Amino acid sequence: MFKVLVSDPISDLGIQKLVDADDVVVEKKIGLSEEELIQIIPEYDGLLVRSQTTVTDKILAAGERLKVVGRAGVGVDNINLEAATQRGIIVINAPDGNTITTCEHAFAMMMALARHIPQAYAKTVSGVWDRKSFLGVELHHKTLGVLGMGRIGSEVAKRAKAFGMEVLGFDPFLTEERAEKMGITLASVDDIVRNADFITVHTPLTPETRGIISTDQFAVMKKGMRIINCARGGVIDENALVEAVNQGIVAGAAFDVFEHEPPQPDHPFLNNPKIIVTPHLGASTVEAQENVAIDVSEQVLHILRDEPFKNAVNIPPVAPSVMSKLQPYFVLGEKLGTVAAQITNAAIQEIVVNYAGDLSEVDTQPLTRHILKGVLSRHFGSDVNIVNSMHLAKARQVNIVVSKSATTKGFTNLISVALKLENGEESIVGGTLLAGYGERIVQINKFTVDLEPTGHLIYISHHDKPGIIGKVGTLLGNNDVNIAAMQVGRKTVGGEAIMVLSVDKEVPKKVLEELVQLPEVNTAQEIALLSK
Ligand SMILES: NC(=O)c1ccc[n+]([C@@H]2O[C@H](COP(=O)([O-])OP(=O)(O)OC[C@H]3O[C@@H](n4cnc5c(N)ncnc54)[C@H](O)[C@@H]3O)[C@@H](O)[C@H]2O)c1
Ligand SMILES: O=C(O)[C@H](O)COP(=O)(O)O
Repeated sequence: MFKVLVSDPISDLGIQKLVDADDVVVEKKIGLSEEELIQIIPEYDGLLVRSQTTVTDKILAAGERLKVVGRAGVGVDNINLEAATQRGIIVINAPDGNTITTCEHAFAMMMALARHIPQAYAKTVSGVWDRKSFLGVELHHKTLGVLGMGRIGSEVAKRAKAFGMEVLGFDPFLTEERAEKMGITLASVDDIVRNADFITVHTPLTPETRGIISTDQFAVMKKGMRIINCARGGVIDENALVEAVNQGIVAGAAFDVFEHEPPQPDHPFLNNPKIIVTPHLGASTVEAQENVAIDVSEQVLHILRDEPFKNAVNIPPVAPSVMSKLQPYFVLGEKLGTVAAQITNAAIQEIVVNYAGDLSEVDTQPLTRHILKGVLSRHFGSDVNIVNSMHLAKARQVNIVVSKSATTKGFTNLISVALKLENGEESIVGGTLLAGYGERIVQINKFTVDLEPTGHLIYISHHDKPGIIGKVGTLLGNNDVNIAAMQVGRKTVGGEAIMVLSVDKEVPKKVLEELVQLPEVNTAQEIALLSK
């Protein structure tokens, strides 16, 4: 049974699928401190958060069973991604569900600014009928600058066009062609700050976007411009903004987000009549909360059940078309890695993966992560997974080399995993997926084999001598170990050879020791394969 902790207010309707799952127990505990979370997190396999819970390294370290942190929303700046990756914890978000809601909030803020709605409301309800102080401006024919033309920025731009605004957009990924299609003008940050009547920011907070609008930008703005931040506190420098408002450069500012949330009661935004604020409400609509909770619950279920999932933020995204090509090879890749690691005892210095045939034309990085997981699982056990396998290998100075080649040795696809060892030797395992027959190991070190990697395997290296097969068979038989299949490989008559036996049950250690006592046998090892 999996246990999932919900530590922020997340829509009950949205997480219903998780609650209804037979193999999951969901517990809601809102508003816990870091210490409280550290105390209880060891019980849980999954953690669901919004932005209130700061998921620190200490919490992740205490989460002995933690497999996934699900963010019901977009921003993952409250989650220590680096620490999650190191610990092999998958972090997923719900990137699409908050788009329209936040776009509409930004637009509402822009209109509220243009017509002084919060200030006029406050005065009216206080009993003062003041029609003179709140002369507004129209959006029509004004220039809106949008910094960050991703999901939300693009929706804002679309609506601004419908209001008759001219839109200037900046985003490192915005092309002239896309801008033209949207009916907006591709501009630089400098163009925007000099020409816009309204500016709205829709970028994440990164070292590059922190303070993208600051003193220097305010200095060249049109006097009387208005500015909106419904993205992340810090994208617009808060102190520089207050200064620009006081200097009359900025006629009004609307902020949904703050550098530190919640802001202190003496925060300069909170007593400035030209600055309107909301408490990070961009995503707070019934529809958005349901959408993000549904999205994230579905992916958490997949991850807990070891099924394919999407929206991981600490694994590079993969196009569905590429994923569907790679998916069938994941288990084979992991098995090749684990076999290569188990047929040697020497320390691994380099892992060389070669893809040939069908696999040479696709981005194989996700498959490489599975192979690395297989290699490292010998020493890391369940501590290694596809999130941290690359990181763990690099952290141990194991060099990873991936190559593609046209030579397939007659197979339609071929994966070769070569471990370069400290003693100068190599441990090589090659495998293929045969249409209609499934997984096959076709090479072990310099020997060609044809082996189905299932069940229990025994790997024996020996000298090729008449009678050795009989001796091994008799020894195993005497110990009640039944042989299901056997493969032998040799390069020369009487030379070095290998034997790989598929047996029906786990082989006791003492039987392996007896095998090594046979004069022809050099090594005898059981190879543990994956359960599926
Ligand atoms: N207020 C809220 O409640 C709320 C709700 C949802 C999202 N957000 C925030 O809004 C922001 C945007 O969300 P989104 O879903 O549109 O994300 P998105 O990833 O679709 O778009 C962000 C865009 O910013 C661009 N960008 C990155 N660096 C840039 C730079 N230096 N200059 C210009 N553009 C840059 C990216 O290229 C990307 O296109 C995020 O920070 C998100 O956390 C806030
Ligand atoms: O990044 C987001 O999705 C928004 O900032 C919303 O945050 P919230 O889920 O805490 O409202």
